Amino acid sequence: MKQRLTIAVLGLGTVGGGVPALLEKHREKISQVTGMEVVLAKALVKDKTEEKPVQLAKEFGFELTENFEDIINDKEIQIVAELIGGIEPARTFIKRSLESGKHVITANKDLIAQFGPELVQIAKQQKCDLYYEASVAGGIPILRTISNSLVADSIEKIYGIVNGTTNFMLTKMLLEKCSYEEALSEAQSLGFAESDPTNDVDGIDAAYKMVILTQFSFGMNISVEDIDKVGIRGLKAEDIEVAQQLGYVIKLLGSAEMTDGSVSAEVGPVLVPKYHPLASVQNEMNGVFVNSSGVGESMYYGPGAGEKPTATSVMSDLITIAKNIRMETTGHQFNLFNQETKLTPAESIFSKYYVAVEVPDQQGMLLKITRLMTEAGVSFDQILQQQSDGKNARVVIITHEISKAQMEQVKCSFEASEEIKLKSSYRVL
Ligand SMILES: NC(=O)C1=CN([C@@H]2O[C@H](COP(=O)(O)OP(=O)(O)OC[C@H]3O[C@@H](n4cnc5c(N)ncnc54)[C@H](OP(=O)(O)O)[C@@H]3O)[C@@H](O)[C@H]2O)C=CC1
Ligand SMILES: N[C@@H](CC=O)C(=O)O
Ligand code: NA
Repeated sequence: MKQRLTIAVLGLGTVGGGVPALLEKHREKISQVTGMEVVLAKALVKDKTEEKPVQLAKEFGFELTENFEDIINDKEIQIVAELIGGIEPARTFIKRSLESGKHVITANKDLIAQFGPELVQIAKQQKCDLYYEASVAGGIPILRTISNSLVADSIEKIYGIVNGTTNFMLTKMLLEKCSYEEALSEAQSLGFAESDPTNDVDGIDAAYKMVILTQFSFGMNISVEDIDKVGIRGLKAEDIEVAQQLGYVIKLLGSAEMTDGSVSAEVGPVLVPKYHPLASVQNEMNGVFVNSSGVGESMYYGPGAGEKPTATSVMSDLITIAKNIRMETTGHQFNLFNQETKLTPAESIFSKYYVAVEVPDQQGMLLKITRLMTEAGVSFDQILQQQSDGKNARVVIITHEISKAQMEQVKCSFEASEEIKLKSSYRVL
């Protein structure tokens, strides 16, 4: 008879609700691979009379509880999968699970990005496993790839589409001409968005993921405050259109880059050339692009959100822990790469930029724009006077590669100018 491995799930929402069916469907394969019979014994829910939990519990034969103590006090439960989301009570539940010697799986990027080191420390002390593959890029096994396959490589830059909701929205808005509200509401009903979608649309969810990717790629612990983040709320239809005319697609990208031993990370709308593989990543799909000295360029593509893909990632953590339990090798951190954290100054972060300004439709305005940009040492790659309503003209510029500090100087001088109004500025890939 095979050893029994008993688990519990906290939360039966989009992700948690997908776990019981996967466990059932792949029972035989999981048993062969892990040498164990994995059994879901209990699920913590807010209301155990609700239709979804009742139906799942009946179909897959597990117990429902509204009391976390029922899980923590159950000595048979060896693994707890936290799929509630947010900081509290998820943080307390994970801490208490680890402190009582239970291994933990979570999909919670908010928590790992902000309290990861604290939780990892407790897991280490307790010789417990703590895995969180689903926290970054949903169904793409990106964390496992970096922490296993790319160890003997040196990542220089990691960037891409790491939020499914906003990519879904941008796709719907561009291709189906949906409104922002319609696109968001559809992403919510499909289970892609966070329970409060502010984090999705304001780039905060992507920033959490970049904190985690920075830990895995560069061994550095940056905080979410170190990341400049801009979401898609302020994105204007005219920017999307003019970007198209210039040969670009606007995508919400997260990026982290190593420059001379220090790291910089950003989240924001970026003009991606139409020929770049990231430009064709549509809907809730994610794409993570890695530049590294060994492999060179590689891209990891797949669904970034949704029940089945994300629950499959949770299951991959479960299989890893089951194998570790059998081999008695639990207690090793998911990411063991660690080096001193240094942040790159704005003077050393380089990019091309898209800048859109509005000026009175008068002679000499282009000259004024040019003068202010030249003062900051900025030269143009492309310039386009896009439209005029008789009174005002819209001028769009793509700069040559400049530093973030130079871009800040240009923004300040435009702000100080009475005639030039800065409308948008985005990085160009
Ligand atoms: N959805 C996705 O595609 C992805 C999600 N994630 C992450 O996975 C986690 C779960 O997300 P998701 O499934 O979408 O979220 P949902 O909101 O769909 O699910 C969370 C569930 O937890 C329940 N819950 C809340 N508080 C408690 C509590 N105190 N005790 C028991 N249950 C509770 C909620 O109940 P109620 O609804 O009644 O509040 C809900 O059923 C989050 O960390 C999210 O960031 C990661 C990758 C992709
Ligand atoms: N809300 C998130 C879910 C996955 O992390 C997203 O849309 O990417
Ligand atoms: Na993942």
